[in-house]
Order: sequence, then C-alpha cells, then structure tokens
Amino acid sequence: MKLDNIVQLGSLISVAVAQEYLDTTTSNDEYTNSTTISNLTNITRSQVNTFQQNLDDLTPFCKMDKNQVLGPNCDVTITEINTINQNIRKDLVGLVNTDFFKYFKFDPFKKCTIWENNDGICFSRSCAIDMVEDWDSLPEYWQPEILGSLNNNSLNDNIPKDHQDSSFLDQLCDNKEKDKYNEQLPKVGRNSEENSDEYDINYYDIDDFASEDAGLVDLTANPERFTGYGGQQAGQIWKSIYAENCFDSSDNETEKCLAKDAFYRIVSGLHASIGTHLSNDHLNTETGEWGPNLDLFMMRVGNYPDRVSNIYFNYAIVAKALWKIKPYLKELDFCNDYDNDVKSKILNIVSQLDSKIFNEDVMFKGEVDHSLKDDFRRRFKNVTKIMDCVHCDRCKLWGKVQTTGYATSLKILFELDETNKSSRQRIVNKLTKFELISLVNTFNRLSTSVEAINNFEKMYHERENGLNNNGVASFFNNNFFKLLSKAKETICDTFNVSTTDNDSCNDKRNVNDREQTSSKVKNSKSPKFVDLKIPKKSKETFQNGIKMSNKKGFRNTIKEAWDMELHNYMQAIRFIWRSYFDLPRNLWRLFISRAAKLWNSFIGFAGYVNEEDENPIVYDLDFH
Ligand SMILES: Cc1cc2nc3c(=O)[nH]c(=O)nc-3n(C[C@H](O)[C@H](O)[C@H](O)COP(=O)(O)OP(=O)(O)OC[C@H]3O[C@@H](n4cnc5c(N)ncnc54)[C@H](O)[C@@H]3O)c2cc1C
Repeated sequence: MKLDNIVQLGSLISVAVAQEYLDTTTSNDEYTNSTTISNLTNITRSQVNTFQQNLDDLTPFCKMDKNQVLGPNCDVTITEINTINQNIRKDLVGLVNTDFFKYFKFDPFKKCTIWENNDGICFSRSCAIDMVEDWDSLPEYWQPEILGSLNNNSLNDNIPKDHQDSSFLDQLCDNKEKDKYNEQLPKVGRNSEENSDEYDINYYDIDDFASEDAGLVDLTANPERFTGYGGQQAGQIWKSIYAENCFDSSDNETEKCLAKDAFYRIVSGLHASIGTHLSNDHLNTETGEWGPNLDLFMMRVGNYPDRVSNIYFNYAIVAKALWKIKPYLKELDFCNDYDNDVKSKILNIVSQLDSKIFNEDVMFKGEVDHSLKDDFRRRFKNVTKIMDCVHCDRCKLWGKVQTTGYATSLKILFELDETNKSSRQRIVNKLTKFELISLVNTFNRLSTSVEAINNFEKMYHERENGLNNNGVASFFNNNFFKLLSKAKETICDTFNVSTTDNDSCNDKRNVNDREQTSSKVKNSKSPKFVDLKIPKKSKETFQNGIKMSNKKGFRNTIKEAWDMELHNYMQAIRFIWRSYFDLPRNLWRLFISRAAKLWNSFIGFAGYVNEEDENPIVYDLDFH
C-alpha cells in the first residue's frame, strides 16, 4: 500500500473517529464540531458534510421500522410484503421455470444510441450468455415457424407494428385466439387515437423485440448473479439512468414531486435489487462456490435502508400491475397440456395480491398532468434504451428483462382505465407475450430480492449473536471494526462517482430521502455504542466488487497495514545501509578483477579468475 493511501486512510479514519466523538458528545454546536474535524484532516466543510451524511446513512437495514407504510401511494408495509412473498414464492419460482416463462427474446448486438464510441466488451465468462441454438428442443410455440408466422405482416395487416409479435389472447400455439382478436378490431385500422403513430403508450422501446438479430435466451440457464462487471462503464450507465430523473417544470408541483419520487424509487430499487442479487449469488474465489456474501450486501444495499425500501416499493408496483390484469389472466389459454399448471400458478399468485398495495390514481390525475405523464413515459423509455450500452451481456440481458418488466407495469398502471372498454382493448388485449414474460420475471427478481433480504437479516443476527457471546473481546473488536467500516465506506464514496450527488437536476427526492434517513437515524440514536451490534467485518475486502486476497490485497485493519508499511520501510533502510557498508569491498573486488584480467591478457593467459566462484552479494528484498 502506498504511503499517501495510508495517510488518506488515516485522515478518513480520523473523520470516523471524530464522528464517533461527535456522536457521543453532548454539545449541539454543529459548526464547532465540524471545524474541529476540518482542522484534523485539512478537508473542506462540504466534504465534512458529505462524510457526515455517509456516516449517517450507515444504519443497517435491520433497524428499519417494518410496520410503516412504504410511501404516500403504497398502503402496505414491509412486514405485509414479506408475508405475501412467502405465500407466493413457491408458485412464482415454479412459474419462471416453465417453458413459457423461461425464454426471452433478446438482441445482444443492439446499437447503443445514447452515446457514441460505446466500444468495449466484458471478457469475463460470467458476463457471457448462451443463446438458444438447439431449436428442436423447444416446445411447439417457440419454434421459428410459429414465431415467424406471428411476425408475418400478411397475416397481421390489422395488427399494429408493436403488437404483431403476439397479443395477450393469442398466446401460444394456434391462431384461434388471434382470429378472435382480429374480429374485435375495426376492419380499417384502429380509432384515430390508437391509429396515430404519435400516440405511443409504451414505456419501453418496442424495436427490442422486432430486431432481426434478436434470438431466444433461456433465462434459467443464464441466471442473474455476480459477473465482476463494474468500474467506470457501469458507473456511467447508472449515472445516465439517474440523470433521466430531471422533469420539466410543471404547473402542478405536488404531482411533479410524486412522479419524480416514483421515478427515483424505481431506478434506485432496480439498482438495489441488482446489488442484492449479485451479493446473494456471489462467487467465492477461494472455494470456487457461489453463495450469499453478507459483507458485500451490507456495503451495497444493507447499510442504506432507503435502498431496501425502494426494492419493496418496486415490488408493490409490479404486484399492483399483476393485480390489475387479474380478470384477464383468467382468459389465458395455454393450449399445451404440458403447461396446464402454468395458469393455476399465475392465478394462485394474483389471488394473494391486494389492490391497496399501490395507488396509481394519485399520480397523473386529469389533463393537467398529461404532459408530465408523457415526460415520465419518454424518460423511462430512455432507461430501457440505456441498457443497450451495457458492456456485460449477462447484465444487459437482465437489465432489459427488468426494465421491460417495469415498463409493462407502468403501462398497465398508468394507461389502463378499467372502466373504459377501448382502453382495455388497447392495453390488455394487446400485451405481447414478451411483456408478460418480462413482467413475471421482474416480479420474481423482486421476490428473490425480498427473500434474500430476509436471509441476510438472519445471517446478520447470527453473526451479531456469535459476537455478543464473546464478551469483552467482541466489545473492542466490534467498535474497532465499526470505525474501520465507516472509514472504508467514506473512502469508497470519495473515489466512486456518486450518481445521486452528481445529478445535475439537484434531485429533491434524494435530499428528502436523505433527510428522512438521517432523521430516522437520529431518532433511533439512544444509548452510546448502540452500533456495537454491527457485526464484525470479515477480513475479506472488495474493490469494485472483486474480493482481494488477504495476502496481497487491501488490508482490512490499520494494524496490518501499519505492520506491512513498517516492514517495507525497514527493508528499504536495511538495503541502503548495507549498500553503503559494502561499497569499499565491492570497489576492491572490482579493482582486483579488472587488474587480474589485464594481467592475464598481458601474459597471454585467459580465464584465470572466475568471477562466478566468488560469493555473490545477495540483496534479498521482501517488499509486500
Ligand atoms: C444495467 C446494469 C446491470 C448490472 N447487472 C449486474 C449483474 O447482473 N451482476 C453484476 O455482478 N454486476 C452487475 N452490474 C454492475 C453493478 O450494478 C455495479 O455497477 C458494479 O458492481 C459496481 O458497483 P459499485 O459499488 O462501483 O457502485 P455502483 O453499483 O456502480 O453504483 C454507483 C453509485 O451509485 C450509488 N448507488 C448505488 N446503489 C444505489 C441505489 N440503490 N440507489 C441510489 N444510489 C445508489 C452509489 O453512490 C454508488 O457509488 C450491472 C450494472 C448495470 C448498469
């Protein structure tokens, strides 16, 4: 480790120590305290505030109030969602493993239209995907001729371009439902509103499924998990996604705030859900096994209760969309005996859902908000397009599945007016099978996240209990590791591009979020050392999500770092000192060797002195 890194680490630890001091002091003079920190570390007041904010954020998710409703438009609590999830989990897992729901149409080569020069590729095997090549193994309704026939324009003159692939009621093998659907349509196009190309009700890019290069991918054979993708490119993608949350000024500030708030929570929930999956299905490079990694989860998600809450928020959104199409799901006709239980699984799942889980009616009310809704739709569509710029194919695939799933949910929630027949025809009857597949798979991703969060909570408490049984030692250990983890987190945030902080639109949502989080933290702050319950960090550590080995990597303790630096320093001093000491002897040997050579050549006798016979001086350097 370089000396200046140590110095920086030391400074940041000082901040953490100073923060600990602030936590325990009774003084309310915030300015004086911050100035003290500034003097300690020569950093600016704004940096202090950022550090302070980061430290405030580090409330483990276990301390969240799980019986509070999720937000103004969600009349449901975390505890209630946990119960729903337990009830539907088995059916949902079964559903996404059926032949109908496990295939997704995907074009890994789709051009990134967001920015130029998006060359780059992730060479890791974990980033790769296996497209379906053995078509014979697929069920009848996935055969190319069936898929092709659904795209055949001559058969589907009445069906608009975005829905030629399939409609909700012509799901699988034959055309009988499609005929029914065609009969429902007026002979010449749709009504003027529907017929207009400008009126696009989709929240994703419909070209995704129209591309000739798109192929089928078996999602179960390409699970979403840790791939090692990260760094600047992934950071740029997230930054662009959050930057979409810049809404134009609207007459109706309250509605705008709700829309902006929802947009932020959706993308942050997606981000946190991905972070949960990659921590839950993480590769242990020492054992070669995949499994949950609590430390990584805490670093990415668990230490930020608002991120956990946003996963639950997204769960509520997708669940409500499924609830809203419940009457139509009953009409699904899976023609293959093989898939008979698919329908019963879907119906079991939706029967557990409740309309109060999310109230979409409070957003985009009336004509005033029409343009706000258009803006929202356009921005979310951009998010789905940004996925084309992701360099890791596996991440891109799951990014597409999930953003399409959210887009489908938003279309159902905000465009479907159940009281209006034409709206029903326009939205529900024309849902494509890929929209349905992405909707169900996204719901399963969120359900997996919720299950993982509960498992991580158990692991957290098990670790905590293990430490508490160790008495005094754990007291000191724990407190020491707590300071270290705070300092480490501060370092990460200093070096990382903070998407939320850099958001050019000065996102009020984030400020509110943070204020809420800090106030929660402050309210929950009671006895000293309440954070003693933070589990001991393992000595493993991560850089860009990659575990560093204990020998060569970043050391997780100050003592080890200090010992290593001291060792290297002593080695360097010893080397310099020894080379001064050996100089006269080396000069003498050089002189003798050259003189012998000259004398031998003078008397015509070569090779008298063999320099290699001499004991060489070995400088054995042992730097770490
Ligand atoms: C579309 C997409 C899909 C991906 N899929 C995978 C995958 O399947 N497997 C895999 O291993 N990696 C995946 N990644 C990479 C992964 O999301 C991270 O980008 C990567 O692990 C590097 O993480 P990081 O700690 O540097 O911060 P990042 O996760 O890149 O985050 C950047 C910054 O955003 C802020 N932030 C982080 N989380 C949130 C949140 N929930 N809400 C608000 N702000 C937040 C933080 O300030 C953070 O520093 C994917 C990335 C993208 C863009």
